[in-house]
Amino acid sequence: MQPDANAPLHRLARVAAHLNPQMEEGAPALRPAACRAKGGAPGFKVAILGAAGGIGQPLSMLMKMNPLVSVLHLYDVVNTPGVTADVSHMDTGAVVRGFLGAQQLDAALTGMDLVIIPAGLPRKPGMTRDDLFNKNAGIVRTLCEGVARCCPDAIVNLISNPVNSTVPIAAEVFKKAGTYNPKRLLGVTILDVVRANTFVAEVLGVNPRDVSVPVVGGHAGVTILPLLSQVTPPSSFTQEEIKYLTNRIQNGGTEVVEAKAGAGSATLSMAFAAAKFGDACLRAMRGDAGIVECSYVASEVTELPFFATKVRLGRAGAEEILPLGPLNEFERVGLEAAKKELSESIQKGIAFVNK
Ligand SMILES: NC(=O)C1=CN([C@@H]2O[C@H](COP(=O)(O)OP(=O)(O)OC[C@H]3O[C@@H](n4cnc5c(N)ncnc54)[C@H](O)[C@@H]3O)[C@@H](O)[C@H]2O)C=CC1
Ligand SMILES: O=C([O-])CC(=O)C(=O)O
Repeated sequence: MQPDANAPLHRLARVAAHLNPQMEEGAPALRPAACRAKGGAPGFKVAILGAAGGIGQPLSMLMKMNPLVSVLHLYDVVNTPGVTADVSHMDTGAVVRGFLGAQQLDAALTGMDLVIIPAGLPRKPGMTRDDLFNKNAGIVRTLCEGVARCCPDAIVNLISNPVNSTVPIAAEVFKKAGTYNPKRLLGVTILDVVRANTFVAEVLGVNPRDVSVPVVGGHAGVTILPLLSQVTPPSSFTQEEIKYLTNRIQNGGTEVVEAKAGAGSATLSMAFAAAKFGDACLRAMRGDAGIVECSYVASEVTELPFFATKVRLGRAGAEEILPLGPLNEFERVGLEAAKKELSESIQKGIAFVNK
């Protein structure tokens, strides 16, 4: 006789199996995916690597709220059981599963459509993003090797700093594994856009939701180049305003690092920005048209192999890299300074994987 699928004890066993994947062994019929009303909803499978961190925790919450997410895998080397239990109680559709430590990385990544990576050390006052290279380069390499092994077709949103170097690192890892598709590797620079929209709106006295500022180049100091001549709605600024806004946007990260005084860097605004970017990727993957965001990607817009500009997102990732558009003299000077620093950061990333 078949077991009664509606028997209360059987249902509880299935819920327990969902909470504790160890139970799956020897009890294949009780897999989490078989849970009633769990995992069956249409949507995308998303993994967050570094999910227990300052960015990872609020980002996990925001992705659990996203109706396009059906399965959410939370991976970290510490504390994922607690974060997973906590986030999993939110009454939204996504099934949440936690994965702890290197031996569970492959399980965390298998079958994922989108992998968001905020793993790695944050800055303390007095540090540059490049000072994080020695620790974070290895972390990003290991995680991207996992992506190449377990979900080579996933779109990757890379947050870990220094982004100007970690994206080239990821590209080299994927090239070595034979899985590299430049459209699927997106460096997350949207926080610069989020800040630029906020600071420009303050100066203009309008709602930041109504402002859009393209920010190009990269994600560190002078490589962050806001194009104030291309703000929408079209707006004019005095020379003094341009200098103030450019400086504030370029140093937005440092402003937070100093205000946090040793307790880390931007986490909440970054989680907000990453959730916005992740949602844009998911909508594009669903087939929505006309989705354009700034991102640091493989690019032919300049002579550098990577550069952040507006990109049109589609089912395959960054389907079109949009041109810089007309720059004024101030922006042309800024572009040269950005390219000089970016070139060194890119070379450093490539050399790290090939040494
Ligand atoms: N792209 C951007 O705009 C921004 C990037 N960041 C960068 O994001 C990164 C994370 O920042 P926070 O969350 O504030 O740091 P955090 O230290 O609070 O969290 C980092 C998390 O990564 C985890 N982790 C370390 N090694 C790992 C590994 N091998 N595998 C998986 N997880 C690992 C840690 O256990 C920790 O939970 C930093 O590198 C930071 O500079 C921060 C803000 C903005
Ligand atoms: O400034 C940092 O170190 C973190 C970061 O990238 C940002 O907030 O833009």
